[in-house]
Amino acid sequence: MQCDYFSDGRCASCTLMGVPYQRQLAEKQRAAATALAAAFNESSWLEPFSSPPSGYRNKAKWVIGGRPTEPTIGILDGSGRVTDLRHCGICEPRLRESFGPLADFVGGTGLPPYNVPRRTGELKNLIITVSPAGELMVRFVVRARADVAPIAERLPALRQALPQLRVASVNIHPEHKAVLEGSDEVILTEQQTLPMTLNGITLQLRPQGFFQTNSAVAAGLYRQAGAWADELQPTSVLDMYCGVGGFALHCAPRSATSIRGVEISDEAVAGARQSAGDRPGPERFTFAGGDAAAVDTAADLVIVNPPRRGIGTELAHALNASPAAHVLYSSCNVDSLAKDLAAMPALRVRSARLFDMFPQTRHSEVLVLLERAGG
Ligand SMILES: C[S@@+](CC[C@H](N)C(=O)[O-])C[C@H]1O[C@@H](n2cnc3c(N)ncnc32)[C@H](O)[C@@H]1O
Repeated sequence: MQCDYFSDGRCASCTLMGVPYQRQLAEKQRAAATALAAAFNESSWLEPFSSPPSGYRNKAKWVIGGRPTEPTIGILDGSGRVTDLRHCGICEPRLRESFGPLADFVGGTGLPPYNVPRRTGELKNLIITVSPAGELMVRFVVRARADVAPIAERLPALRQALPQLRVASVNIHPEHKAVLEGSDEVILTEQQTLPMTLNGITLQLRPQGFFQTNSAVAAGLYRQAGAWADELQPTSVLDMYCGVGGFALHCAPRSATSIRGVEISDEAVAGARQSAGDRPGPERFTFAGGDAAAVDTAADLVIVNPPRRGIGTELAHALNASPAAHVLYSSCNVDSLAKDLAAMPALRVRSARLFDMFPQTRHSEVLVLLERAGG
């Protein structure tokens, strides 16, 4: 893949830009195998799951900058100015097509973009997600509640410019902080969720819920987990860090009479509950808000998919001592995965697979099937 933003030095986010895709994949596989060599050997690895090398991202998180009538949307440079990236080639084409109309819309609100070095202005970020069906969720991050009205008033114009718009919201984030968004969200549309259908299963994404960045690879990841669950035939499943329920809803063989999900974000829990309503035997599913570290881990099959920091020693020790016959660990950071596996000596790796969730970067997702030693 070739990228002018990268070649001109305007964006350095895709650190592997220019490296042939098959070499990227082989290097990532080698790096993951090296980082996890102490936990298991080469023979446990399945073929890596590849991605389209470009046009794969379903979500963009842009900073808004520039002048009120001529906004830029992109990333901050070293001096606090925004480099416009509206033609970014790793974004899905239907996501990319929304960037121009959205920049025009932002310009029409009359709200000044937030100036990071000076800490002045109102419009901070634009967070856009495209579903596999091509529908959009658009979130405007602003500094103050007074900024909601100028956006809400122009919703008909936004719908006209983007007929595929399904959910629009405004996130109020008064603090000057590195995190992109605040906790207060005002939904402007009647529809509050973006249906993300993968493998025929619809996951209901709400504005503040997490979703895997690459829909095609997420579908492959969930299919692999579901295939292992079908093989294992658990009677109970526990999905920790469940988000909107992607793993739980794919790992629900008929043998399972109880499928529990736990997640810290209430918005994601609400989405997961809604998604479960459409699955066979919806009464088998329960999703609860809470900290994964504080949950009873008793289940035949436990799934963990934590943020980059991993599950940590406390939960690793609990899983190591739990009655779970199998654990599925999906990780976006092989270093924290290696540390967590070392803290669970009673569980040994049966199979592992790399999923190339983030082409053109060194990042990837690794799914590991663990079984209780001697089980
Ligand atoms: C990598 S995402 C995985 C989400 C989901 N499994 C999926 O496939 O979309 C990690 C999730 O963990 C949640 N989370 C973070 N800390 C948590 C905690 N201490 N307990 C439970 N969930 C947590 C986040 O809100 C996020 O939804």
